[in-house]
Amino acid sequence: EGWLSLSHMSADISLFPFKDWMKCENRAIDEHRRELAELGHPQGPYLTRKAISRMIALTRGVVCEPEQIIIGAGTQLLVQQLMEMQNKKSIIAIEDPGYSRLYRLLNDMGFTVNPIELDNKGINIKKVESSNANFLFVTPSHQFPTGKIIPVTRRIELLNWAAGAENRYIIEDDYDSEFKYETNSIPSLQSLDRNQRVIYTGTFSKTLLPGTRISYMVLPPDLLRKYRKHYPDLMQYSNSLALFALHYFIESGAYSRHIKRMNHHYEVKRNLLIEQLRKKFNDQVCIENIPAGLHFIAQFKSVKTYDEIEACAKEGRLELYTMRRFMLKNKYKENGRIELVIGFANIDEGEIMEAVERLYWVIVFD
Ligand SMILES: Cc1ncc(COP(=O)(O)O)c(CN[C@H](CF)CCC(=O)O)c1O
Repeated sequence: EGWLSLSHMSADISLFPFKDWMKCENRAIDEHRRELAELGHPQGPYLTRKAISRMIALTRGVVCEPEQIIIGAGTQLLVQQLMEMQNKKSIIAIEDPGYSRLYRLLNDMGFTVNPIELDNKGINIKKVESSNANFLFVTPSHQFPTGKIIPVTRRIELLNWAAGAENRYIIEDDYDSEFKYETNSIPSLQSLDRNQRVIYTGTFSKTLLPGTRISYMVLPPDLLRKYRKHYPDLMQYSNSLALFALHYFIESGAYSRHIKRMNHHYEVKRNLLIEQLRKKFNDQVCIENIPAGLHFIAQFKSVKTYDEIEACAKEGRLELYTMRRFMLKNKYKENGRIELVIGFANIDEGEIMEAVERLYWVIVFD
């Protein structure tokens, strides 16, 4: 039969309110004809930046003016613009396991990038200090990929680190923070920052359509001045019709209704998948139940190597990613256990049983 997917890399668009979105696009065409004929503001339309700044103030406690928001066609592009204007001798600390695409991007830009291991509270602050880094990339609300939620105590330590010397910044990647089951989100790191050292980034890749490519970055005032000086003729690469439509989509309340609906939809699939995995694997599986995001980590007892698991998954037509994808420097030994990143956005409720059956075959049989 066909492939099944436990990939963490997609969003479930089966419930996306396309009619509402089309209405917003039509409104954008009616009310912003002149702007659509021009290149527009390099940071993105003011109205859209205002809608985003009001939304993240409400949902994440982020304190900013629309002027501080830079809209971009993807988090990578925004990070590239931010780091392009930094001293090449800057030293970067990044979570390990962590966002390997970002690790590669920063390395390719020529920076010294130090992968920093995690402890039970998230990134190890002692190792950050000893790494002599001046840029720290973290995913505090739902560490990518382990899912750890960095407690307030550790957040304070990170902010104290940033305030501890000149030209230190924390890039807070608040990816998939919209999806929290049972608990509410802890406010952002940026909301606790009193020294303008936190650069906040967010994305609509998981909450709209991944293909829309709309992400944003909130710069502290001094970096905003530097950004405007460094990029006098930068252009906005995101599609301005989509950006105007997004403004109406947020302002009309359609966006927050969609997030609520998706939280419930994802929670149902997540709970069913965890229940089926525990039933099928019993004490062969260990799932740290962090009620957030669009994937979770499951640890399986297995004599197989990551190579064998990945090969068996392909053979079993099961799209699946292992923790090896995110190990930057700390290459974990399998030692009889392997960790999988189990996504539930790309699997229908009715396919979950079959996916667990295939996974059992991948992990247990050789
Ligand atoms: C940690 C993290 N911060 C941001 C994004 C959003 O990036 P963008 O859509 O460009 O705004 C992702 C998205 N990650 C991708 C899809 F899940 C790929 C994962 C993989 O490479 O394993 C991410 O993991």
